[in-house]
Parts: sequence; structure tokens; C-alpha cells
Amino acid sequence: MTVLEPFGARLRRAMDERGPLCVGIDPHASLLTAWGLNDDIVGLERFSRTVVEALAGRVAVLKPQSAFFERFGSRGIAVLEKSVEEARAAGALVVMDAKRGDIGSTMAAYAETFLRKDSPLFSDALTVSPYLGYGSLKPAVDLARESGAGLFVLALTSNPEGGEVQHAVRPDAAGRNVGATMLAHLAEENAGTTPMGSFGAVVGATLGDLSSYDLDINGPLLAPGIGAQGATPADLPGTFGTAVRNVVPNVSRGVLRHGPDLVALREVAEGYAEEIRAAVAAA
Ligand SMILES: O=c1ccn([C@@H]2O[C@H](COP(=O)(O)O)[C@@H](O)[C@H]2O)c(=O)[nH]1
Repeated sequence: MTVLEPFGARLRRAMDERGPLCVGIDPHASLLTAWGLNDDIVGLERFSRTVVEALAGRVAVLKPQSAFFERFGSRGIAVLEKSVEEARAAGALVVMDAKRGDIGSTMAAYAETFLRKDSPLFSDALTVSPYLGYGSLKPAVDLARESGAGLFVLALTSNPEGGEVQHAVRPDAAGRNVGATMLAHLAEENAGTTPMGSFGAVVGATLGDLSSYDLDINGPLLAPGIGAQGATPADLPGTFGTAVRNVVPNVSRGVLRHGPDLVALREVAEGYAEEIRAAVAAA
């Protein structure tokens, strides 16, 4: 099997060279229509190809949202495979937003799908749900290490409903809530790794001051919620404090609604990238 340099090292370099912005590839039906495309496989293919052509050579990370491809069945998955391949060939790291999670034996199959280097859907990193217990993710952690891939574990999600689960306090000695427990697991995974570990957390940019959490996990923090969900680049230092330097801010609809014009997509993404650079530099 081909072995890549660890994801954390590749991501750190991409963030240094291109800035930390992650743009989503989220082909919502409403966006296909707004772009003058049909809500069908041809529209999906054009949409995805346009985003990759506009941005894969410029931003550090592209994040396809698997759900929008899966709804077209096997032909949608074929478009997803091609998009991942083309985005990676153009120099972007690809985070597959599939939010997989299951008992360990099934998790192993998800890991084979997205994290085995020679798999058709191999991605640089995968979003995973730890809500069957963090230990259920072990097959994905192990295969990611073997392949040089990464994971982003849902810790504190950007949606208002997430707190029902993630803020629940565990009756253990530390008295941490569930989200904080996930961050602690990730800090253990990444301990001693330079320049940064490959096991990241998803922490919403919408959540306001997170100073009560230890965000210092020596790994990346994928931060969705900028743009359509209301957060702005200027919010990042107040939300993440000193951990802001490890934040990978995600914008999907906030960029995509400016397509299909390639120049417009690039200009909006560059505008977000510039605002993020300024906010992080001032932190
Ligand atoms: O906590 C989370 C985890 C994942 N997401 C995903 O990120 C994008 C956000 O899209 P926008 O259009 O910028 O709102 C989308 O794919 C979500 O599924 C998230 O929003 N929050």
C-alpha cells in the first residue's frame, strides 16, 4: 500500500502555503437550480467539476458533503470519486464529510472505504461520529495512521441541537461533558506529534466563547458555520482563543452561492481567506 506523509503534516504545510480556508462542495438542489443546472446527475457533475476547477489549485482543503452525492445513487458516488481524484490531483487536500460511525467491526469497513490508500473513495481525511463511543472509532484511527490519512471527530458541532448530546456531563471524576471528553481523546491521539497530529475535532464556528474547553489537542479544528450559518471570520479568535492557529474554517454555501462563474467563486473564496488571515494574525 502507498503510504503518505501523515495528514497533520500535510495539512500544516497546506495551511502555511495556501491559508487555512476549507471550501465545501455541497451540491444542494437549490444551488444547482440557482446555477442554471438541472437537479440531476449532469447538473451534479457540472457543479462539482466547476468548484474543483475554480478552487482546488488555490485553497488548502475542499470538503465534499457526501450526502448530496449519495442522493443520486451509484452515479452520484461515481461523480464523488472523480471529484475527489481531481481535487487531490490539483493540490487540494480532501476532507470527506460523510460523518461515519458504527460498531467497531462495521467501522472497519467504513475505514476501508475512505482511508485505504488504494480505495476509489480514498480521501485525505474523513469526518466521523464518536457517538457509539470513542473506542468504536479505533479501526479508523488505526487505518488512518497506517495510510497517512486523518480524521475529524464530531466534538462540538455547529448546529443548535448538538448541545443535547455534546454538553451532557459525564459522571466521572473529571466531570467533563461529552464534547470535552472527545477533545481529550484527540489530545491523547496526537500527543508528541510534530508539527501537528492527524486527528482533528469538528468544533463549530457558531458556538461563541469556548474558553471553558481545552482546545489544545495538538491537531486541527475543523470549524464549519461561517457564512450561511451566521458566523464570520472575525468571530474566530473570540471563539477559539489561542487555538485559532489550528483552525480550518469551513465555508460552503457562503462561497457556492456565487457560482457558477469561476472568477466570482475565486474572488469570494479569496475574500474569506483574506478575512481569516487578518483575524488569525490579529489574535
Ligand atoms: O458541526 C458541523 C459539522 C459539519 N457541518 C457541515 O459543514 C457544511 C457547512 O455548510 P454551510 O453551507 O457553510 O453552512 C455542511 O456540509 C454541513 O453538513 C456543519 O455545518 N456543522
